[in-house]
Amino acid sequence: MSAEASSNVTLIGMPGSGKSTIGVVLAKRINRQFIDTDLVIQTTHQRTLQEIMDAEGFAEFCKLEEEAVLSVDVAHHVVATGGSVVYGPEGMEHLKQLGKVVFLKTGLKTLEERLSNMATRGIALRPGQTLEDLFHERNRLYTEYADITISCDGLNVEQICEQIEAALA
Ligand SMILES: Nc1ncnc2c1ncn2[C@@H]1O[C@H](COP(=O)(O)OP(=O)(O)OP(=O)(O)O)[C@@H](O)[C@H]1O
Ligand SMILES: O=C(O)C1=C[C@@H](O)[C@@H](O)[C@H](O)C1
Ligand SMILES: [Mg+2]
Repeated sequence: MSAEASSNVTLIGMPGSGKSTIGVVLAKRINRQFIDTDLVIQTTHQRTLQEIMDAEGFAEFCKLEEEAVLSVDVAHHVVATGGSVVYGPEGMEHLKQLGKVVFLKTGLKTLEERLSNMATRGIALRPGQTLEDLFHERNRLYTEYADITISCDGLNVEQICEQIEAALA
């Protein structure tokens, strides 16, 4: 990995774990640009994530997400991803080539409190899958891909940024 490429920091984690919120604050704190792959998907397809999910379904959404991730070619960025990004192995390999991958590990209770809008948030749930099922399935994948894991429960945005910065130093 070149020094240039390794300057990126990619945030992964469950929906509602704070990737977008923390990403933009972290970028400002460590003087990087910020990119959110959810917004790359939306602007590329000129539809909201929920519209894509409703019209195309889970498998196609994951394919479009992986394509969007593979199109990201940046240096000196903080990259916030969608929670489902870990279903795309090639996309994840690409992100790992681009820099450090940080898992924002958040407990189920915290996520349940934050995700009041499950039905409209465009979460990639298979039919019949609950948030708890998703939590267990995804946590294995996030852990597998993470270079750094931050336990976020009970911490505010600034404290999480401090922990990420310390782990990157
Ligand atoms: N450390 C925190 N403490 C309290 N609230 C937080 C924290 N981090 C994020 N939040 C809140 O949780 C909600 C979800 O955050 P955010 O949208 O950044 O999650 P996300 O990981 O980007 O989710 P998605 O995968 O759906 O894009 C927001 O309302 C945000 O303000
Ligand atoms: O965790 C998920 O399943 C998702 C989270 C969002 O950020 C989007 O990437 C998309 O709506 C799927
Ligand atoms: Mg987000």
